[in-house]
Amino acid sequence: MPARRRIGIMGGTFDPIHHGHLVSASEVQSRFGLDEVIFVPTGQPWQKVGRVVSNAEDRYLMTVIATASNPVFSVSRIDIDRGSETYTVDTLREMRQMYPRDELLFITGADALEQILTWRNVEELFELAHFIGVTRPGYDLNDHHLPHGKVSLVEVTAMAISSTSCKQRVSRGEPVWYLVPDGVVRYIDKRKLYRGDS
Ligand SMILES: Nc1ncnc2c1ncn2[C@@H]1O[C@H](COP(=O)(O)OP(=O)(O)OP(=O)(O)O)[C@@H](O)[C@H]1O
Ligand SMILES: O=C(O)c1ccc[n+]([C@@H]2O[C@H](COP(=O)([O-])O)[C@@H](O)[C@H]2O)c1
Repeated sequence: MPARRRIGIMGGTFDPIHHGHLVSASEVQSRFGLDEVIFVPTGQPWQKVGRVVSNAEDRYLMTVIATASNPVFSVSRIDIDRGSETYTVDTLREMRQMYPRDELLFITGADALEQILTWRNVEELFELAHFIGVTRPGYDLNDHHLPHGKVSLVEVTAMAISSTSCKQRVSRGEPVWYLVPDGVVRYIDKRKLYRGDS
């Protein structure tokens, strides 16, 4: 029987994916000895309603480009292909079916962890996966509000980067080199993304 694997899941809107996401995933992968980290771009992120979110295929392709060179990173389309609002409980139920014997660890930044009690079916989330909260500049990382033993907190190298700031820079004609992977800079340019954003 194959050994039980440890799989990290990094969910995000990735509009665009940036080095804050990649460094967090890489450091958690190393710290927890993960066999694989699966990036899962959201379909329709319901908590970002009212904000312009780029086409799912562009976000998916940027995530593929950004992760392609790392042999333990992969990208899943499950949230995009579900074709409805994205809830992590659905993501984790599907992952549990795909990997029935493996350990699942869901990686979130401090800002997302702060909001987790507002997520759909929050109690079930902690039954489906262990959660890893990572530090993020500007946010306080703590688990006071969360069930004991279900969450681990990890300090990662501080990367004061957000997708919002990347989009704003592109819209102002400023560079995003070294904030996002080179291939993502090229993709944003090729597809003329974010140019009209205010
Ligand atoms: N710089 C960062 N450091 C650590 N974690 C991060 C960082 N940026 C994003 N994350 C985490 O990555 C996940 C996906 O984030 P998301 O795709 O929404 O990017 P974002 O930069 O937060 O976007 P936005 O600016 O639109 O809010 C979330 O769990 C978020 O907390
Ligand atoms: O399940 C929910 O209700 C829920 C609400 C907000 C965010 N999430 C998940 O949190 C991850 C980061 O979300 P975001 O919006 O910061 O990109 C992503 O995987 C989302 O699907 C999940």
